[in-house]
Amino acid sequence: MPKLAYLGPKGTFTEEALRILAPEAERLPSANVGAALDAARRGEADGAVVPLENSLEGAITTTLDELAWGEPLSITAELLLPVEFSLLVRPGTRLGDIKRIFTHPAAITQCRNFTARELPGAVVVAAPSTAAAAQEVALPGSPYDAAIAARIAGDNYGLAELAANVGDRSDTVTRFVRVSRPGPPTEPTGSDRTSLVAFLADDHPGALLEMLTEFAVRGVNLTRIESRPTGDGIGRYFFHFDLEGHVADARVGEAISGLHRICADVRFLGSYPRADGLSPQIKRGTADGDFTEAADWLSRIRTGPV
Ligand SMILES: O=C(O)C(=O)Cc1ccccc1
Repeated sequence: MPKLAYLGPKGTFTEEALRILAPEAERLPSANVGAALDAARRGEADGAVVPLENSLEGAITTTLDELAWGEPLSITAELLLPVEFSLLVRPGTRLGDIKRIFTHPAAITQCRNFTARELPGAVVVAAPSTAAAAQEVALPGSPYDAAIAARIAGDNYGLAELAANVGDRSDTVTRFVRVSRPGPPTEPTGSDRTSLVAFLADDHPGALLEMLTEFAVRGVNLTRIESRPTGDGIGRYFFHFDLEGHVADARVGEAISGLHRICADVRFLGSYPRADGLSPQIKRGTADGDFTEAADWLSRIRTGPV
């Protein structure tokens, strides 16, 4: 039975994602995303499940940075999970009593309309996770009056649900990934995604366009691009790419080796089945057979007629 670390404690959305991704796994709650990934890196767990992005506010930047800089880990699976936020309080608390709300930053941004409309005077403070916030609010004498978390977190920690569905949009989806220590990529399924991080060799006009060209000319469609600061000063960035296809596909392999030639460094984060089950559209001349045929043709003209 694999043991998987996750952003805990019990009752986070990440735990819900883990239960779906690996129902049989033993669950190891961690205090934050970095700790969950470190547990996987150190071998205390066989892998980890962490949130990566959501459809309303975009990336969970801690996860992006951890995957880019820490000891390498590979993404082996993804899950898209609709999340529903509840306003949770100690039994007896009324809306008018709420001065301080505690929740995860991703929930702060996704519940902004509700808090501004219903609790305009309240301060919203960032918690390590939604369930950590619920756990804290449940403590007698907690400085916080309410948590925004999953209803199940309220059940776990003995809080009452004062309002349900407090998210600004009801159709928000969060993308979670399962990671493990690097190994061979998962088998291609025909509906795969590849993730990688690229560091520029030097800053010059068109540097980003040159990277994108490697994908464009091979018919590789990107599904996400994110720039993150390198930390070396204003204007210094590296890039996260998610793309359609598997590293075993010729067009993906060629594109990322092209990137490797022009970048200071490329970190391959994995090829894994897409949660939405979509397959890439193969543009004319970019199927595996087209690459093989072109390579054969080239070797024939290099050898000359025999
Ligand atoms: O804090 C949690 O419960 C998480 O799993 C992170 C998160 C927070 C808000 C929306 C989706 C995931």
